Amino acid sequence: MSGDANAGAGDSATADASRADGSRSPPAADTASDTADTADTAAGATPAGLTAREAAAADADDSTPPLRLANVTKRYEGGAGTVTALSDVDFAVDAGEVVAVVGPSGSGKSTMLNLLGLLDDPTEGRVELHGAPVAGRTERERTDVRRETIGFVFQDFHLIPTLSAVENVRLPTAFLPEDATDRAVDLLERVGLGDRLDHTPDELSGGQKQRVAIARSLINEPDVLLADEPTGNLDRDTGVSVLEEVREIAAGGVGVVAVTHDDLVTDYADRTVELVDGVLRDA
Ligand SMILES: Nc1ncnc2c1ncn2[C@@H]1O[C@H](COP(=O)(O)OP(=O)(O)OP(=O)(O)O)[C@@H](O)[C@H]1O
Repeated sequence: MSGDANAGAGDSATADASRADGSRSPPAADTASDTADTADTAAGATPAGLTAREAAAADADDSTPPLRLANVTKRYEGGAGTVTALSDVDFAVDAGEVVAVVGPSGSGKSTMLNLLGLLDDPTEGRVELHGAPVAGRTERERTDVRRETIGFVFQDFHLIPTLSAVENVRLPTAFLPEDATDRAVDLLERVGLGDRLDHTPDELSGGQKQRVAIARSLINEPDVLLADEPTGNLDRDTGVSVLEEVREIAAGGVGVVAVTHDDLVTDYADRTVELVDGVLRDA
């Protein structure tokens, strides 16, 4: 998975980093929304429809999950034929819960994260944000709502090597008029890195890098954190401390979805779901 949805300026930087380092790489993001945009406009929605959706979301019952895949099927059409990567997946993450997603290679985990991250569209079914469908939003609206709603954490951290910890954390706010330096410092202090503010990634340990990445993922106060193998590059003790941080974030009301092969993550999760050949089931 890639495409740092936390970021404005960071979007392209981290997406490029993802592709360059060979980690999960999604299909082209946001390209499939055009058809849906047209359909939505035909149904009477305009760009102002976003406000209507957001109003609907605000009115939604508190129990409405922040992010849901509603009976989602995802098929890829390629030269080698059609691959059904996800088959009728119904999944929601609630505010404050940590969900681990496990499954063998090729079972659809990246595809699921890409859909949850609004980086791709389902072939059938709906992605819902606070109960409102994502389909129909323009690319710009989708980028905005992604930045405001979803934080991303990656196995390879996806930090910009030339930037300090503070600069990396505030990067997703680079396009905003206000200076987020104070918030970035607060977040770094919260994850125990108050004494590493000016360190660049190569001056940090793996666990510290992941903490910087977690701080960055929180800079826009997301409702949901999507983590792709968050402990994949960490030793066990460091993984434990990062997961304790993740649990604290969830305790603050953030829903967390972590794709993982690591039993440690499943130990820290409230529940674990398993993908097998694109079919989701409780593990
Ligand atoms: N862009 C694409 N075009 C065609 N097929 C694809 C595409 N992306 C993924 N697939 C196929 O969809 C299926 C699910 O892939 P996905 O990357 O979601 O699995 P995964 O569980 O994340 O695997 P891994 O753990 O190895 O990263 C696989 O069969 C894969 O080959």
